[in-house]
Amino acid sequence: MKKTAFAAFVAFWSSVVTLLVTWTLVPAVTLAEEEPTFTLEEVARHDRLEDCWMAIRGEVYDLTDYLPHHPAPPAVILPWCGREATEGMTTKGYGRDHSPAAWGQLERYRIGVLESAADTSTGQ
Ligand code: HEM
Repeated sequence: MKKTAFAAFVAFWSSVVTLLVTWTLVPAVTLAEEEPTFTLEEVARHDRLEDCWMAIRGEVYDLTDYLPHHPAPPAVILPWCGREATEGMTTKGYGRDHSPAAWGQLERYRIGVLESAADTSTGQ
């Protein structure tokens, strides 16, 4: 009787652990597979202050909500909306990189990856 109870106990908790692991891992894998990918042509459609996307180091960002909070005037940013803007981010337009804090803020606005990022990683 004790043996049966112990086997039932082990079986029950094994099922619980299996279910928890499945619920935790499956959505993570699914999300990773479904990461949105954008082409530069798609990014280029968002080239206004009211709708501003940028591609920076192979990632795509929707910075529309951030721009009103940016310390420099909109005229500085606008030319980079809808474009590959790594140079803008690393030079601020006058040769000085943004602070690590500024780079950190970017993450909040990330919406996906640039389709051509896969090509650049192969060095082609
Ligand atoms: C890509 C085009 C961009 C250009 C040309 C640009 C340019 C500038 C300029 C001229 C300044 C003020 C002068 C200075 O602090 O040296 C500045 C400051 C700043 N920018 Fe930008 N910016 C751009 C994008 C961004 C983005 C996407 C973010 C964050 C999401 C950002 C965050 C900041 C912050 C936090 C500062 C204060 C100084 C610092 O932390 O480096 N900027 N930027």
